[in-house]
Parts: sequence; structure tokens; C-alpha cells
Amino acid sequence: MTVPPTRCFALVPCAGVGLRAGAGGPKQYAPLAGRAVVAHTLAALAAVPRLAGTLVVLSPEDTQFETAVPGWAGWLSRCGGATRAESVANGLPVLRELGAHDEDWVLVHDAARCLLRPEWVERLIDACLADPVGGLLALPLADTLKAEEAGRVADTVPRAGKWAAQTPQMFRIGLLARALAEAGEHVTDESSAVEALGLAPRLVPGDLENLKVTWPADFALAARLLETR
Ligand SMILES: Nc1ccn([C@@H]2O[C@H](COP(=O)(O)OP(=O)(O)OP(=O)(O)O)[C@@H](O)[C@H]2O)c(=O)n1
Ligand SMILES: C[C@](O)(CO)[C@H](O)COP(=O)(O)O
Repeated sequence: MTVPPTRCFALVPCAGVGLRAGAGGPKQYAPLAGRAVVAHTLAALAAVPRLAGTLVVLSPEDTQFETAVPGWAGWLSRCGGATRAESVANGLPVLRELGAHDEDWVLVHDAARCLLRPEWVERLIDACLADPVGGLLALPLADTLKAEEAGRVADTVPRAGKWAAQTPQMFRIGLLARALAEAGEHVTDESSAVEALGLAPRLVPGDLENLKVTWPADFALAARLLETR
């Protein structure tokens, strides 16, 4: 029996409502340096030749994607859920229907991380392709960490060995589907679901610029960074 070569797919959860960003609508469709936030994200993924296909997961009520990303030639599914984890979990069977196998890799990347550079994706793939678990882009913490209670510092948390998780996060499709099904809808990233199976994903250095547009001030920062490229 011939074993098919493993391929890499991207899955972009794009079904959030963007409450914290206060943009008056889903932040992935806010205009930024000439086009919608998610259009920047998808352009970076489209420039990674090793990706065999990209699936964007939209909310069932989404009416904005086609206008925000005119001419999108990748895959779309309106199977988004109430949480990011649910949107990702719902997208995995769609990838399978589109021809992906459980042994193939999926790189999950936030629509809202619109400063992505293709070379960071390549770095993650290079680091994880031969890894038994998979991994994620992340950055060692640079700031001192405080735990809060009622607006005051309750504790200073040791930061040595602590990393801030970014995306993409790259796992085998079958493993990630099982991990998310067991972890439930509240995990905030794919890695935590995989960790809950007792596995240790690989930390691959990301980049300070790979920020997630989350708060109102992030739009101006992201625009400035994009305009200097
Ligand atoms: N139910 C959800 C929630 C989030 N996301 C996506 O997951 C990414 C990261 O989530 P986050 O920054 O939390 O986005 P929102 O949920 O939109 O923001 P907020 O939490 O402020 O409402 C975003 O690209 C977002 O569109 C999703 O696909 N489905
Ligand atoms: C996946 C993620 O971007 C890694 O930092 C992050 O956990 C998303 O979190 P959010 O709660 O959806 O903003």
C-alpha cells in the first residue's frame, strides 16, 4: 500500500464578533492600510507555497467576507461556532471533506493576526514537519508579570520560561480534532487542547510584529507597521 505524502493546510477562524476591539462590527472586516484586516492575513498565507489549501471559517450569519476579500480563491465554510475553539473544531471535518487526511497537518491562524509574514509560517513548518506532536509560534515574555486582585497587584508571577502563544499553531488534523473534542469549547488555543492530552507542543520563535488586533489601539499600531513594509 502506498502512503500518501503528508500535506499542510491552513484553517483561519474568522467568525468572531470583535467585542474588545470596539470597531462597531467584526474586527476582521475593519479597513486597515487599504484593505480589510483578514485580507492582509489571507494574502500572507497565499504566499506560502507549501500550503495545499486554506479554509476560512465564517459565522453562519456572515455577509461581509466576499466584499472584504474580493476574488478569494480558497475555501470557505459558514460553520463558525460560539467560541474560537468551536469554530476550529467545526472546520476540521470540512477540511476532511475537501480531501485532507487525519495525518495531514493543519496550521490554525487567527484572522485577526494580520501582520503575518510568509517566512514565519515557513519557519513553523520547517520546525514541526518532523515533530511527533507539532507546535506553535510563540515569544518568550519580556515584561514582568503581575497577578491582579481588584485592581491591585496580588503577586508577581515568575516569568522565566514563560512564552506568549501566537499563531499559526500546527498539528496533525486527526490529533487536533481529538484534542478539541476532549478539551471542549473554552480552550483559547489549539496547543492547550493538545497539552491536555499529555503532549508537549514545540515552541517555535515567532515575532513581536505578529500581534493579534484585539484592542482599539491595535488598529493604529497594525496600520503603521503595515505601511512601513
Ligand atoms: N466564535 C469565534 C470567536 C473567535 N474567532 C476567531 O478567532 C480569532 C481570535 O479570536 P479573538 O481575538 O478573541 O476575536 P473575537 O472573538 O472576534 O474578539 P473578542 O473576544 O474581543 O470578541 C479571530 O480571528 C476571530 O475571528 C472565531 O472564529 N470564532
Ligand atoms: C490563539 C491565540 O491567538 C494565541 O495567543 C489566543 O489564545 C486567542 O485568544 P482569544 O481569547 O481568542 O483572544
